[in-house]
Amino acid sequence: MRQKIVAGNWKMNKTLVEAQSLTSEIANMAEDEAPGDVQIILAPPYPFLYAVQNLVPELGTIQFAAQNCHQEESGAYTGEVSAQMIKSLGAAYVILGHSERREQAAETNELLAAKVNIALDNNLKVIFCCGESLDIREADKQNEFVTNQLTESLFHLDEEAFKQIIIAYEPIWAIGTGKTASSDQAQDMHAEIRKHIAGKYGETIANSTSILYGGSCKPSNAEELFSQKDVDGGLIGGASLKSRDFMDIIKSF
Ligand SMILES: O=C(CO)COP(=O)(O)O
Repeated sequence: MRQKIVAGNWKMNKTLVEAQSLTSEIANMAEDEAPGDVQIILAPPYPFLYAVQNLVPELGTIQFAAQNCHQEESGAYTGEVSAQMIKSLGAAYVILGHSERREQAAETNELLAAKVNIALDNNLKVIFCCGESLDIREADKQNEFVTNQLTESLFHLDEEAFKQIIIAYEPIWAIGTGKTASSDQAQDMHAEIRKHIAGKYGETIANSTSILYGGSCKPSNAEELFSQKDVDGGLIGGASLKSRDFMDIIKSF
């Protein structure tokens, strides 16, 4: 019923040649091995987006995402990349609100609401990241923290616009640390997120929204995470940089 998705966020890794090799390997493996009902998304760094897409025989099973976009349409923003540019390269998705950008580039919920708007205006689907720090989890405030991130950045959208959103729950304490959320912790938060979406947009939209888990997801734990009722796939960092690991995660459904 819901789209299953496994997305690879390459972050700031790889050279052009390495990015091309990784893409070709994934495309070749996907042809033979990937389950037909899983949408694979690759999010290479901006400079490689165009080149690597040409290595995928037919965009479909594999689609591409940018890792960020600027909140303005165009203008004097040296070094920035617009949603329109990303769309013009052929990408279908953009990741917004990753915790690394929230922390390192001081992205607020309000700024992210503007980025979501410009992305949707340019017909990009949004993979919207949310997730709490260890402090917040230890204070048992994770549910209100995460649902507030969604309310402040997404809940101004009308129903049609919201249907273009994919949620990625990435607890900050699990990203790149080797500490995965337990499947129960992931399921509990995903159910909470779905309930929060249902409260705003109704059960039908909530039940058709894909909610991905991210944070030290790897071949050894993907199957258990993906078997949870409200976990519809993963947003993978480190393990998406190796074609075999990434494909094994895709095959974990
Ligand atoms: O941040 C992530 C994906 O966006 C997760 O990263 P890791 O899989 O390396 O923990």
